[in-house]
Amino acid sequence: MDAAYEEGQVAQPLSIGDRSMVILYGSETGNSEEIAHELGKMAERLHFRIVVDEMDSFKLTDLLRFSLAIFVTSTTGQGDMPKNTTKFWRNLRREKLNNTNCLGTLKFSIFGLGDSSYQKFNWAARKLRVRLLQLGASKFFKAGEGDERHNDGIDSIYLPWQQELRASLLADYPLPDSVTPIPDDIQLPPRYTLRLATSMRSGEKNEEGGIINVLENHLEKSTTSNQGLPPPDLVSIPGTFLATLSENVRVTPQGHWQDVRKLFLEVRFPPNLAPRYAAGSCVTVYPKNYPEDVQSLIELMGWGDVADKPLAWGYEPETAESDHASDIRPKRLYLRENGTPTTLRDLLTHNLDIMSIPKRHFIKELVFFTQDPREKERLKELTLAGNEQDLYDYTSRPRRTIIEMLRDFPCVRIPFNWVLNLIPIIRGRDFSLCNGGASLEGKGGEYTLHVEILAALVEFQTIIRKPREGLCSRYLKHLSPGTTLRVGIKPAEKFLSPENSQHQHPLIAIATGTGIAPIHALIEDRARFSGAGPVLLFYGCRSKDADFYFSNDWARYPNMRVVPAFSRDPFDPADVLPAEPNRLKADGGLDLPEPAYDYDVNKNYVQHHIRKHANEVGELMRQHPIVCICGNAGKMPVSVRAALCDALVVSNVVGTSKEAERFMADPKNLSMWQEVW
Ligand SMILES: Cc1cc2nc3c(=O)[nH]c(=O)nc-3n(C[C@H](O)[C@H](O)[C@H](O)COP(=O)(O)O)c2cc1C
Repeated sequence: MDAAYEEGQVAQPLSIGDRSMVILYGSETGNSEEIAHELGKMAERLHFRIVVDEMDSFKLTDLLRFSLAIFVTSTTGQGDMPKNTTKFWRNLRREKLNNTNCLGTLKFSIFGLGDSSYQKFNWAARKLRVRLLQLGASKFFKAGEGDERHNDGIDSIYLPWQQELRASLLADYPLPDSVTPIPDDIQLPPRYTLRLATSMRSGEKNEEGGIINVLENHLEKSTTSNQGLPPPDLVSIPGTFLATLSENVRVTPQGHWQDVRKLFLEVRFPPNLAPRYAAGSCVTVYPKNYPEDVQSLIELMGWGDVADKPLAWGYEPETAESDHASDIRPKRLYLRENGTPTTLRDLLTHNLDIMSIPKRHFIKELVFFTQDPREKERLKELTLAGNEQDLYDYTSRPRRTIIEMLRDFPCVRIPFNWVLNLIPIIRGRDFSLCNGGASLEGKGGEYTLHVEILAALVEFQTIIRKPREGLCSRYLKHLSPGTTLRVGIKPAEKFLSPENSQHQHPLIAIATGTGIAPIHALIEDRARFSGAGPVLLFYGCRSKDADFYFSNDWARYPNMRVVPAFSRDPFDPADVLPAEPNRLKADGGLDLPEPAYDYDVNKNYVQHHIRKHANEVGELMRQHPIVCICGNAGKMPVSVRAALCDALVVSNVVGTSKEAERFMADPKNLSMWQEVW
């Protein structure tokens, strides 16, 4: 440890001249946000005054107040920017900024998160980088591009990139002789703090405008009425709507390994607000934790005497000049409705993802909350550079939860007022609508949208004996009809809307598993219009009798052909599939086989059927089709795209594989929509 710092101390970074850094992120599921905060901690240790924020909460003009900026963004959709960058990105692209050199003094770097199974790998980060350079900004450190398909995921690129960035910051922005970086074993101050609103008496208003006796009534209700299920009370989530669950049915047979549910929701919209939705729209469901898990954490951490007391919010400002004074709580920390005061138990039930897999940042912080030297040592070991495999084996591989990890380290005691800094916020989970748009009913200016979703409840068998369930899966599994929820509705790609002439184009749809949901919605939507183009659907699932969803529906659509691939059913000898990728023959053996072919060999997958029906695919490809690929991420979309390229060559739409790839990438030839997870 550095002589300037003492163990057990919380060290404030020093204020050194204009040594400042803003780290802005764009994130859909939290990965970029996590990395942005990690970079923030690294820079704070080098005594940078830092602001970490999502792009949309940050004013473009404020960028120039910082000596350095780092952008961290994932790519979503089909090469798109994440939703929480929309405003920032729109501002940045304003035409009047062209040729102004308005970011001439900005020095930036950028780290992108992406998945190379998508055609537009890391496009958001690339687009952002190009635009920043166009506006005169200059790079102070090379860009990094993380790839989820890599063996150690994003970390395999991110960790070495972060190490190099740190070294370059120290070299190019040296600290004064008397100042040393804050070592990793010294704790930094918390970003958010909580305190008990102890001065309030019953009936008195607290800072949030709530009243204490409301809380007492609520507590009584939620402890008596729930039979172990998450409480029915709602938190106030901006931009969401009230919905009533009308049915929750299992659609896979009892003996099948996976419990897949169809949920029917009636979503109510306020007067005169017609929802924007179409096939490809998603419903966002906000899961809650179970009372027994919440109680177990409260007991484990010794929070019993504070858990049900109303809280007040306090924070340590990050910078004296920060105009982010409203940032006293993490983004997306939604509070209870009707001004009811919030307790720690509420936060643990509605907000904090205590069942998530512990991230590196969480484990690093735990070191400061145990006095046991062996625990400290083990925690440090888990996050040591070079020990990524050990960390993965302990956390992600067995899908260990935060609660389980805390049980493994019994001396850890997290002070309750630190929880917002350690435990991630629960994010809503998106489910594609599986029904088409004829389901909107309007009465007296009020709309009710009838929404159906197909949810595969995830359960993992790992080396930990107890089966693991996803947070949302567990929540949905026991959700009973009549329950009121708050849900979000996310709009879809414009070209999927049958309101425009796109429905006349053919549809080549490739889906696996529950990836069929948005395709079913699209087919139902298109069928409402006369002159809808033909549909060729390749559908991959395990078995005809277990997970061939909507199999009874397809006969309703006359202009449609369904080609199923049942990967676990006995193979029909009549169904001879091409053994070799066609592209090898078509190209005279010039192209090497894709690595994905290893996984295809001797299987009955959608990509084999695409090759088998190459001529039909080619015929539709000549008519500017919509091509949809929905289902499992990873090798499926790569193999499917390769098979579509082969079909283009075999059916003489193009001459070579290279031309086929160019054909597929050109929106003049087709509209591509991919949704994989
Ligand atoms: C629906 C969806 C669409 C995606 N589209 C792309 C894409 O077009 N290009 C890409 O490189 N990665 C794509 N990805 C991968 C994400 O960028 C990657 O999972 C990233 O780690 C997510 O980070 P976030 O949690 O910060 O959003 C997509 C992921 C999802 C779930």
